[in-house]
Amino acid sequence: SCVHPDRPEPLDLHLGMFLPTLLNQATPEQMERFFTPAWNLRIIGTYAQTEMGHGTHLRGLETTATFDPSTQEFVLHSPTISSIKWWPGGLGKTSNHAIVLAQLHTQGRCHGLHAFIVPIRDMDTHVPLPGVVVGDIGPKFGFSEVDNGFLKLEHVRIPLDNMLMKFAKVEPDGTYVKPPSAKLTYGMVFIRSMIVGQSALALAKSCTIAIRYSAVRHQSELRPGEPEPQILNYQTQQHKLFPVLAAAYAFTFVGQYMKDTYRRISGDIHAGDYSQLPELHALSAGLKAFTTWAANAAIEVCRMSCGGHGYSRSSALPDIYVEFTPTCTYEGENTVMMLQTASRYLVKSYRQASVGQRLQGSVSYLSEAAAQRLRPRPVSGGAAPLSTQDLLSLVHLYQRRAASLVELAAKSIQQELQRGRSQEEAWNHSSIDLVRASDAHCHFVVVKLFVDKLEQVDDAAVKAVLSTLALLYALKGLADNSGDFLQAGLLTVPQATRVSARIKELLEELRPDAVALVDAFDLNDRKLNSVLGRYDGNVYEHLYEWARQSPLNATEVHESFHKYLKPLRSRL
Ligand SMILES: CCCCCCCCCC/C=C\CCCC(=O)SCCNC(=O)CCNC(=O)[C@H](O)C(C)(C)COP(=O)(O)OP(=O)(O)OC[C@H]1O[C@@H](n2cnc3c(N)ncnc32)[C@H](O)[C@@H]1OP(=O)(O)O
Ligand SMILES: Cc1cc2nc3c(=O)[nH]c(=O)nc-3n(C[C@H](O)[C@H](O)[C@H](O)COP(=O)(O)OP(=O)(O)OC[C@H]3O[C@@H](n4cnc5c(N)ncnc54)[C@H](O)[C@@H]3O)c2cc1C
Repeated sequence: SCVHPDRPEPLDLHLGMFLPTLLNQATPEQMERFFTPAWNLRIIGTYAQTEMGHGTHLRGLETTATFDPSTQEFVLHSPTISSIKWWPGGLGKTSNHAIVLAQLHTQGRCHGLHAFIVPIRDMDTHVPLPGVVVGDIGPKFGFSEVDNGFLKLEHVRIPLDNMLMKFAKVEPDGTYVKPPSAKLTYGMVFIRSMIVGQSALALAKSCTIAIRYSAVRHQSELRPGEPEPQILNYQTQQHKLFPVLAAAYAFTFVGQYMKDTYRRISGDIHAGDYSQLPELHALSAGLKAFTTWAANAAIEVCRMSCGGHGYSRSSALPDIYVEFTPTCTYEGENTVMMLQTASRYLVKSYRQASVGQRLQGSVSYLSEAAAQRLRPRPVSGGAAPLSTQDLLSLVHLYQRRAASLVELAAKSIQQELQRGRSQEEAWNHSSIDLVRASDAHCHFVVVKLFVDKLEQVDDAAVKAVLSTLALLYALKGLADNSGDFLQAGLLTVPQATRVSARIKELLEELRPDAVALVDAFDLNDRKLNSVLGRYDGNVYEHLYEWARQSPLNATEVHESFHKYLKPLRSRL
C-alpha cells in the first residue's frame, strides 16, 4: 500500500537518528565511508542503545566494546540476557547496520558509553552476519509498521575506525582520548527537540478532526421543538476542544522555537562552544515531556468528544493516539526527563541565583525571584490583583508559580538533608516536587513563547483571535493548576472564580472562529486520513462508503457462518 505520510515507518530511525548521529559524531573520514552510502540507502541503519534490562539508565547498559590492539579491532559482545539490545526501530528486519551504544573497554579500563557502527546483515543477501542474532520483538500496542528489533552480539569484531570518533578517540595502541565534554556523547537532543513539533502536529490533527466533526454532528435538543443543534454549540464540547485548539497553536510556536534553538546551539557546539548545551538539554528534555504528556491526553479528549464514530478507525483518532503515545516513553521517559530538567538545571540555577548570580536564558526569572526574596515582603502578603485580560500579567503569574515550585523543591531537598538523609535519598524524597517544578517551568516557557509570538503578528484580526487563544490557554492552565497558584499565594478563591467565568466567555468568543482556526492548520484530507475530519464535511456518506469497504463485507455470508455457526447449531 502507498506509504501514508506521518505513519511510523521502518526507515524512521535511519532518517531520524542514524543519519543525524553520524552528522554529530562521525569524523570526516567516517562521514565519507558511512554517510554517503547511508544517504543512498545502501547502508540502512538504526540507533541501538536500549537493552532488555535498561532503557533509562544509560550508565547501566551492559553491551561491551573491548579494544584488541593486536588486531586493531573492537569486540562487541552482549554478556547477559538483559544486555540484548531491545526496541530499536527498524532493527528487526530492515537495517543492515546499527549504531550500537556500548561500554568502551581499552587497556583494562572502562571509559563508559560510546557509539560504534556495527554491520549486522550482509549488504547483498541481507542475511545476519556471523555472531549477530537479530529479529523482531513481536507485536506492540501500535507501530505495527515498524520492525522494532532485538540484537544479540556474540563477540562480533569491528575495525578500530568503526567507533564514532569526532569527540572521544582510541589510539592504535589503545590509549583513550577523552572528548572535550562528556556530555557530547549523550546525543538524543535532536530528536527530543523535534518531538516538540510532533506534539503540535498531533494536537492540530486531532482538534481539526474533532472540531470539524463537531460542526457537522447534530445531536439532542438545546431548545425544545427546535432542530438538533451542532454539538459544537454545547458549552461542554467547547470546554473540551477549544483548550486543545489553543494548545495546538501554543505548541506550534514552541516547536518552532525549539527547532531554532536546537539549530543555533548545535551550531555553537560544532564551533566548539559548549556553554549552551546544558540549557539545550534541559529545555529539550523538559519540553519533550511537557508537550507529549499534554498532547497524549488531549488526543483522547478529541476522540471521546466524537462519540462512537471517534472510536472507529475511520476517524483516524485511534491511530493518531496509538502512534503518538510512545513519545511519552521513547527518547527519554517523560518522568526521567522532567527530573533531568529539575535536578540538572532548575535546582542548580536556583542555588546559583540564591548566591546572587545573574542567570541567563529560560531560567533568568530565578534571579528575579532570588532578589525578590531579599526585599521586604508587602504587609498585605495577599495575591496581586489578577487581570483575566492582560496576557503579560499572566506570563508573570506563571513565572512566579515556577519560581515558587523550584524553591519548594530545592527547600525539600534541604529539609531531607537536614533530617540526615544522604544526597541521593534527599533527591529521591523530593522527586515529586522536582517534577512539579519542571512542569511549572515548562508551562511558563510555553505561555511566554505564545505571548512573545503575538508581538510578531501584524494583522490585527489574526492578532485578536490568537490573543483570545493565548488567554484561553493561560487561564485554562491556571484553572487546571489552581492548587499551585493558591499554594504560592498567587491566586485567591474569588480570583479563581473569576477565572472560570472568563474561560466561559472566551469559549463563546471563539465559537464563530473555531472551524476557521483548524482550517488554518491547512491539513489536507490525505494527511488527516479521517472521514470525520473531511474538509467538505460530507461525513455520513463517506462513513457508509468506508464501512462498505471493510474486508468483512467482501462476502454477504462470511465463511464463519459455515465453519462455526452452522455446525454449532446442529450440536445444540
Ligand atoms: C528528517 C526526517 C525524520 C524522519 C522521522 C523521524 C522520526 C523519528 C522517530 C523516532 C521513533 C522512536 C525513536 C526512539 C529512540 C530512542 O528511544 S533512543 C533511546 C532513548 N533513551 C534515552 O533517552 C535514555 C534516557 N536516559 C538518559 O538520558 C540518561 O540516563 C540520564 C540523562 C537520565 C541520566 O544519565 P547519567 O549518565 O546518570 O547523567 P546525569 O548524572 O544525570 O548527568 C550527567 C551530566 O550530563 C548532562 N546530560 C545528561 N544527558 C544529556 C544530554 N542528552 N545532552 C547533554 N547533557 C546531558 C547532565 O545535565 C549532567 O550535567 P552536569 O554534570 O549536571 O553539568
Ligand atoms: C515505540 C518505541 C520505539 C523505541 N525505539 C527505540 C530506538 O529506536 N532505539 C533505542 O535505543 N530505544 C528505543 N526505544 C526504547 C526507549 O528509549 C525506552 O523504552 C525508554 O528510554 C524508557 O526506558 P525503559 O523502557 O527501560 O523504561 P524504564 O526506565 O525501566 O522506566 C520504567 C519506569 O521507571 C521509572 N524510572 C526509571 N528511572 C527512573 C529514575 N531515575 N527516577 C524515577 N523514575 C524512574 C520511569 O519513570 C518509568 O515509570 C523505543 C521504545 C518504544 C516504546
